[in-house]
Amino acid sequence: MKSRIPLILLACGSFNPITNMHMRLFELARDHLHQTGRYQVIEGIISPVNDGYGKKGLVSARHRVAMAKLALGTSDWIRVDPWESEQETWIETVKVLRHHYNESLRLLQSKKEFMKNKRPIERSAEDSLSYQYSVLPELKLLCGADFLQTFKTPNLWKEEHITEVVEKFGLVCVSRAGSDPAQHIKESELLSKFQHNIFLVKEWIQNEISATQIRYALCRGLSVKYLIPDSVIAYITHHNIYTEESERKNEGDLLQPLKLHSSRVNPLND
Ligand SMILES: O=P(O)(O)OP(=O)(O)OP(=O)(O)OC[C@H]1O[C@@H](n2cnc3c(O)ncnc32)[C@H](O)[C@@H]1O
Ligand SMILES: NC(=O)c1ccc[n+]([C@@H]2O[C@H](COP(=O)(O)O)[C@@H](O)[C@H]2O)c1
Ligand SMILES: [Mg+2]
Repeated sequence: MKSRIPLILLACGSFNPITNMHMRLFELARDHLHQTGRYQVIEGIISPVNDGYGKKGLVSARHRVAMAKLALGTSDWIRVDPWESEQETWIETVKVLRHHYNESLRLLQSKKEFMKNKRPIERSAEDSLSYQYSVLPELKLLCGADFLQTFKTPNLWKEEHITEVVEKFGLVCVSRAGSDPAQHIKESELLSKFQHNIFLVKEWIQNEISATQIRYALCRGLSVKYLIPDSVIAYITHHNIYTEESERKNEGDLLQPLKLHSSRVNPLND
């Protein structure tokens, strides 16, 4: 275990609402990465997208973050991080990765400072116990196969951002009905070039849980029990979050992909 590379998994998306499958993505990815024998997954982060993303039916990030927090109450390694949702506007995914990478750098630095101030005997005991916390972890973007497919949507992603994602960080992509990530990689020169940094994870117990279908069921008063956690169902009922009205939010925003890149003043550098 000592020489394994510590790794943080970051998933970006709407999480509108968080589903059991979102959390399963992390469990599947962690098993897969551990099976490579090279990595030790130390943390999972869910980053709900900013309200400015403007997707149809996207309810307020305040609710999406609260639901994710409730759902993750049963996990001892995955957490929700509101940073992305708290920015002034929608920001590109690579900037979210950069932020979390810098955060892990900062954390490592402060741990090193802390260790420096300890007595040598304490230091050596803690060092051997927590090797994985004393080197800089890698950060990889965790997604479903449909997410990978969006790379080829015109005007949605900048090529240099895709390059940075697969070259500097890396991708862990879980299979999803209707998408063929291996084929998609084969067809893309860029993705093929960095194939060594793209991990394809197969979900053998196939299911088609989708947040959109969950919202539709909720709007029709149908049960979603066992698809999302009970705590999240209780929150949705209490706040009456998913209604026909919430589904109409951002309706008609057909140019959303183009809008993301054309009309925004982005506070962060490219
Ligand atoms: O219908 P929408 O609102 O798009 O919701 P969704 O279920 O696709 O959920 P998100 O867009 O919030 O997804 C966040 C990430 O989780 C992945 N994901 C969600 N459900 C999945 C499933 O059933 N199998 C594999 N990946 C999934 C998806 O590809 C994204 O990378
Ligand atoms: N250029 C980009 O960085 C870019 C473009 C489109 C979507 N995304 C991200 O992908 C995720 C997509 O989420 P949905 O599947 O819920 O639409 C969101 O986190 C969004 O911010 C990033
Ligand atoms: Mg989706």
